[in-house]
Amino acid sequence: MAAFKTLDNIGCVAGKRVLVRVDLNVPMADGKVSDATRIERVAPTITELSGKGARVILLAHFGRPKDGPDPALSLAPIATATAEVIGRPVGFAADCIGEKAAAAVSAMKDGDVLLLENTRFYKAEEKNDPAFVEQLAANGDIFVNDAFSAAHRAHASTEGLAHKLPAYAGRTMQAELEALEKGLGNPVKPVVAIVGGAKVSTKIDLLMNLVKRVDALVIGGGMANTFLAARGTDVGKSLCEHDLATTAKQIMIEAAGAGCAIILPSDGVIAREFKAGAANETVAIDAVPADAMILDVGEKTVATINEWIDRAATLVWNGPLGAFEIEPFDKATVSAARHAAARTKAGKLVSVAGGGDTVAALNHAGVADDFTYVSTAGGAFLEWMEGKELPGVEVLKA
Ligand SMILES: Nc1ncnc2c1ncn2[C@@H]1O[C@H](COP(=O)(O)OP(=O)(O)OP(=O)(O)O)[C@@H](O)[C@H]1O
Ligand SMILES: O=C(O)[C@H](O)COP(=O)(O)O
Repeated sequence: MAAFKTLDNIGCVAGKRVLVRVDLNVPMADGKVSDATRIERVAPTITELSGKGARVILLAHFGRPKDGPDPALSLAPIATATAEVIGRPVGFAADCIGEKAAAAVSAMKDGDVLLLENTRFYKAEEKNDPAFVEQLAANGDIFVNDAFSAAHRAHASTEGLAHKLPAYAGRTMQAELEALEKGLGNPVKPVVAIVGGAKVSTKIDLLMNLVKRVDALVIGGGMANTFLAARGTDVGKSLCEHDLATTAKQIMIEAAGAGCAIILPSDGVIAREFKAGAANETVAIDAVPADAMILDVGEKTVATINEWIDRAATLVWNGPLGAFEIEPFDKATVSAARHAAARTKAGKLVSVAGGGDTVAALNHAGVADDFTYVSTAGGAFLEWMEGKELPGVEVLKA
């Protein structure tokens, strides 16, 4: 792995304006942060820089705004949550460039922390527009990237700024790269991957590559329904991207060719409503009623998954096995997570997990600390798994 400039190389930051790219794309429920892990991960970089007298200006995105500013995707509530985590005030500016940002930055004192509004309120962010990079850079003297989980995006605040200002990896970026290299650079075989969650369309291409690298791929969550449907199983009203059936079939063909076992659910927990405590039952996967949704994998499937975990030397996990936020549809995720954690604690498994919701699920199961490494990255984690170069990381290479 190439060497990176880190905070150890940054020199004196007292009085300097340090633009710190963080990933505050955290899960929210009822307008409040429901899992603060990503904030906790960037807290050491913020407090270290602030403690050294830097004026710490946080840049972040939230969600995927479609047409400019969207009040529902404002970072304002996350400034409050960040202040709670770091134990000191965090100011907020209602824009990431222009007069509002400049005024808030010029009012900062040494050691202050300020969060700027969602960078994705400008399309120029995602286009890595040089003029937008200039506008962001106008508020800083130094750039620190502590957002590994957004490093797969070649955006202005994740890549462009590193060309414009002296650039360093933050403590979390540094830790993440070191741990992933150790855990995944050269994994001990057999390698088993568990991929679940809802985002079928964003993960399906990644699965195509994963099947070439792992010995077994467990597919759970909403994602499994697309594979089941492609195989001809009726998944009723379950979350399912029927238009991706051909891709799912292709992945299964690729897996067979690469000698990768694909493990799909053999039973599912079904309900008619997507809400906590909804009436539910476990049925064989080929007996899902037309008006029901599969919201979790069933007990037989969990037993199979746990057997695969027993066979694995390395486990890579992204995405929950069911709608874990809603009880009782958290059971499979909790069971498999605890099983993997126990194997890890016994020294029999290297377990690496990544993904915002995955981290929330492992925390919910109470085992996040027992995994070998838990990355807060979703897409970046999987792209790393594919061996792809991440633009936000490449640009930091010394
Ligand atoms: N069977 C299912 N039906 C509907 N939703 C499901 C099902 N299984 C899982 N989910 C949902 O998938 C979501 C998590 O998927 P996601 O792909 O976002 O996970 P992740 O990759 O860990 O997170 P992130 O993409 O934020 O890094 C959860 O909200 C969960 O409720
Ligand atoms: O949640 C994530 O994985 C990161 O914040 C990146 O978000 P994105 O997939 O919307 O770029």
